[in-house]
Amino acid sequence: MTYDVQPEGSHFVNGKPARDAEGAELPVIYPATAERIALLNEATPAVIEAALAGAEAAWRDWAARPGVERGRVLRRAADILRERNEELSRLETLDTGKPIQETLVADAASAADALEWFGGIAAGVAGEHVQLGEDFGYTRREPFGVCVGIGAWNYPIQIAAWKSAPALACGNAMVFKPSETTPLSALKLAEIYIEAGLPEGLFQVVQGRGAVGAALIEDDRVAKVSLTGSVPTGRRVYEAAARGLKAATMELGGKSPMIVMEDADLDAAVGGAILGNFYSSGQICSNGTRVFVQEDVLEDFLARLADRTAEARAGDPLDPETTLGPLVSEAQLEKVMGHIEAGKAEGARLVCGGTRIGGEGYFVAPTVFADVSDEMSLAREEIFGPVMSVLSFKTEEEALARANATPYGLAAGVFTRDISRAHRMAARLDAGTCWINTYNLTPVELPFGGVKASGVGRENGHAAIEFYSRLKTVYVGMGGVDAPY
Ligand SMILES: NC(=O)C1=CN([C@@H]2O[C@H](COP(=O)(O)OP(=O)(O)OC[C@H]3O[C@@H](n4cnc5c(N)ncnc54)[C@H](O)[C@@H]3O)[C@@H](O)[C@H]2O)C=CC1
Repeated sequence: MTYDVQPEGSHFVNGKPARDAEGAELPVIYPATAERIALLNEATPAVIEAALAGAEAAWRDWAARPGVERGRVLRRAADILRERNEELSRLETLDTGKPIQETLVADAASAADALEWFGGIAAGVAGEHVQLGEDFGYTRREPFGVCVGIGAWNYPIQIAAWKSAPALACGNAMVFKPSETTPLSALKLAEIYIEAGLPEGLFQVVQGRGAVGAALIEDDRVAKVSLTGSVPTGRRVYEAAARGLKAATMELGGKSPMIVMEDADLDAAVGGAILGNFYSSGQICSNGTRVFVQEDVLEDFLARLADRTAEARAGDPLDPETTLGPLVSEAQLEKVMGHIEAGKAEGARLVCGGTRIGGEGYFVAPTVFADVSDEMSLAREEIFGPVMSVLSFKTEEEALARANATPYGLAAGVFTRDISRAHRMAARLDAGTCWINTYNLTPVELPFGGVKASGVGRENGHAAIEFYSRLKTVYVGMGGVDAPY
């Protein structure tokens, strides 16, 4: 079968596709069938140089334009993303394996939201005025200049947009390196920006594995780096940024807790657990993979969960009825199956799933383990697959202590009908985001990011502006200068 997704060039530099056949090969595999659907090349030093030089040359003029003008370009690009949502969703499905039912609502559509929202606030990016007697001071929010964005494979176009939209709104240029596993949709976003009127050089896409990302960060022209990826990569990238004293935003992994109190609406809690573990085949950083259920409702919760999970429909991700796609790659499949085998060997109770399904594709059945203890690898390691661990607890205090006993702190959830308890618990959970009676909703209006090992900085919301701009203080003297001699 031909999928017709081979791009004209592997990269997108200075307003057009760029080819570079010298770079190492980057095959693109459709995870549902294991077929190769495109072949790209990694960026060579010449491509990296062209991308950085083009970005450096472009940002000052862009930054000098009124915010309202920058915002207009972003909002036009948002409209084009929406007009082309079907085509972009199909591409994202082929690149990631995620069901089209998901990509139609959560990928290019979320990217469009980010462009629209940051387009809307671009004109409002401003400093403050401070009166100092006769004198006064003011602050200016200025762009960094050249920013680097590095993406993960789970939400390729969404990540590219969540990083580039605030960067561009603030007057920066961005050089973006998608994950080597999912390189295609960022190229489309680059095309769309140009179509919307973005001057060339302001959103550059270069492909490659980790070494290409590392080369970008090391360059003196780069003032800021934003990564979405795993914690080990985050440490490396943050270290490299620190060596150059560059600003950094790190969106990393998690092992987030979801706490179900006995007074919760159990069907809503089961729905939250399904969304927070099996959507995107579990490949979401904020997933609530440690589901703590209060003892008295545990078996009821598990029974309802098993019934609902049996309704998952694995299959052709391009079929609108499919609700469960494959994992992104063979390597991820092997990693997830290794975690499942470890869970079985450690004595957790397998409630459902636990096996591969389908033919050549990288499908894993939605898997629920019960009787998981805090020490098991299932409860400690980020699996990034459709594997839910259910743990039981007796008291609110115990649940909070165990939920927080992790090096991570990306997200957390509480299901309860007691309004005071909900807010009390949300206040005590060590997490960047807490959901009450829902899970994994990440609208662009709200800041998103982690604490502890899950990250540094925030994406989305007004908060993101602080992470894509720097403050300049201007002091204005209104009288003479009083010097000692
Ligand atoms: N928190 C999140 O949003 C995500 C977390 N992950 C976690 O990461 C694991 C591995 O997935 P990957 O996509 O391979 O994540 P990764 O962390 O290995 O890679 C993320 C990005 O960083 C780049 N990179 C790797 N080393 C680099 C370096 N030294 N300097 C600059 N850039 C570098 C990669 O090329 C990729 O674009 C998953 O199993 C999962 O646990 C994966 C995707 C998303």
